[in-house]
Amino acid sequence: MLPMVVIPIRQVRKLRNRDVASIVSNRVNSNKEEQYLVKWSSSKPTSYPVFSWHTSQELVNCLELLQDHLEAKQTHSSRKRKSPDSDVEVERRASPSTRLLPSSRASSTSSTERSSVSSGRTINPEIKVYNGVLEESEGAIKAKSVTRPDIPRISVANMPTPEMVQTARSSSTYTAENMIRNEILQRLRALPGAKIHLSNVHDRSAPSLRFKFISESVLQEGVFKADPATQIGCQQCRPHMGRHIGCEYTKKCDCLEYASVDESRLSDEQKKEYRIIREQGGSTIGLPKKFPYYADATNRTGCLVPFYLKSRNPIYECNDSCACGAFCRNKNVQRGRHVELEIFKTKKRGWGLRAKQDLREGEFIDTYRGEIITDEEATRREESGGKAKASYLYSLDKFAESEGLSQEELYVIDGEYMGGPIKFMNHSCEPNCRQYTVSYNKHDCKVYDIAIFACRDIPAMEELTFDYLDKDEEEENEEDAESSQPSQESVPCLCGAKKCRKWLWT
Ligand SMILES: C[S@@+](CC[C@H](N)C(=O)[O-])C[C@H]1O[C@@H](n2cnc3c(N)ncnc32)[C@H](O)[C@@H]1O
Repeated sequence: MLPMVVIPIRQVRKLRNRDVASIVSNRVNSNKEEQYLVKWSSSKPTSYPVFSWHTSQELVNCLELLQDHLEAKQTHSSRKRKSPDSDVEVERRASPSTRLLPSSRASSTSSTERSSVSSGRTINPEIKVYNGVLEESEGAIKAKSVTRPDIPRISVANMPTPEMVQTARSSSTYTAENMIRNEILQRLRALPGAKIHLSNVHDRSAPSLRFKFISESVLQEGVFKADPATQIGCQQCRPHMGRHIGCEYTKKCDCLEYASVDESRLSDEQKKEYRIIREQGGSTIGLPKKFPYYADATNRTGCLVPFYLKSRNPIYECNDSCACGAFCRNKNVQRGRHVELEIFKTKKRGWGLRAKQDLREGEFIDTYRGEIITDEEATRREESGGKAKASYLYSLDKFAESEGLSQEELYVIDGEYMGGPIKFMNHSCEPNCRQYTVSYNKHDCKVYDIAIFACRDIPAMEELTFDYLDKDEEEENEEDAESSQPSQESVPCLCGAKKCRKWLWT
């Protein structure tokens, strides 16, 4: 028997994310390795932050900070480069790294650094810039600020030096970009439902790692769903009600109580009854309803029927407490996404979304997910984020008027930091998709889903868009001409539609 040979493997030392304040520069060393200049978090406010160079592999736990650095570098160089598009630049969320610009705190400058800056020489990329002691423990690198005379002290105020900025500009960041992209791909693979692809033919950037992909919206502080006991579901329906089409037997279905009445199927007697209900209130159970989805075996099975496609009426789906069974055709959006999507970089509007397959008119694509927050919290976030923030906030106000809910009582979905692929859908003034209210509990008028459906047949790879404002004709007409004048904060609309309204918001 051969003796067992143990080959020692030197583990790549990794920096712990919590120890790193920011990444301030990059270079390629003589071994052709990408290196990044790390500013360490100081444990005491009075101590100097330690700066040291590290390979991209050592920064595998700090990919968000790496991405901040690459974005800041990109923003900086695109600001310098005048392009014909620059007057219509899409606004960018300030990356946290912009807050980590060199501090004005004075400190003594290391002699090596000082001489290289003042002489105007290009900095030697091999120079070991660190002003503290690096230690290794449990596979992680740690840094300590020390004031020993043999440790070079570098100026905090001058980091990164102009030479470093210059070197960084011409140095490859390929490995770091690949690591970031792979991390995003891994996160996309972990999502339930059909595959989500990523494509970027314009540059090497990836969507923000600070964005968390979620498969269910997250209820934040002060947000409550209606008591689950109110989600009774339909009790009179059965999985097989003669025609084997479940709750399409719409007269009996309790879930469809508040769904649109199908006036074309009302007898004269029912028309009278319905008129009274509309004037005085009352239950419409027993009256036929508009079933939302094609339920027959056509090639449109599961797609929204024209009545809903042309209206903004809410859709009421059956739920887990219903007696209609698991295969009821009135359970569609809740079953989740089945469409293969691709997040792709557009030329001028950041990331966008498209389907890898042809979509049929009325086909469900996905829901708009995010953090569900109170109106007060949404106002606070909007005020700190400006008008651009508005693109991620979706007010759950569908039932505000009918239920007499005040603005303060409403909830809002914030899709900026958490959500699904719909977060990447851009606006168009002539969209190919539309957003719909989908409720699984007719008694909950504050928490429901916003589902995106194709509003016409869409060929594979055409960008998917919806109208962020989705005003009906009446609201369009009511709009005060004054209020639609663009302000300094207005975002120009780049949808390119013939009937473009020119601004996302005014
Ligand atoms: C919900 S996000 C859509 C995804 C976004 N493109 C991204 O890269 O994350 C909304 C933001 O996208 C950009 N956007 C969407 N539609 C646009 C349009 N028609 N014209 C210009 N910018 C648009 C704006 O920056 C807007 O604030």
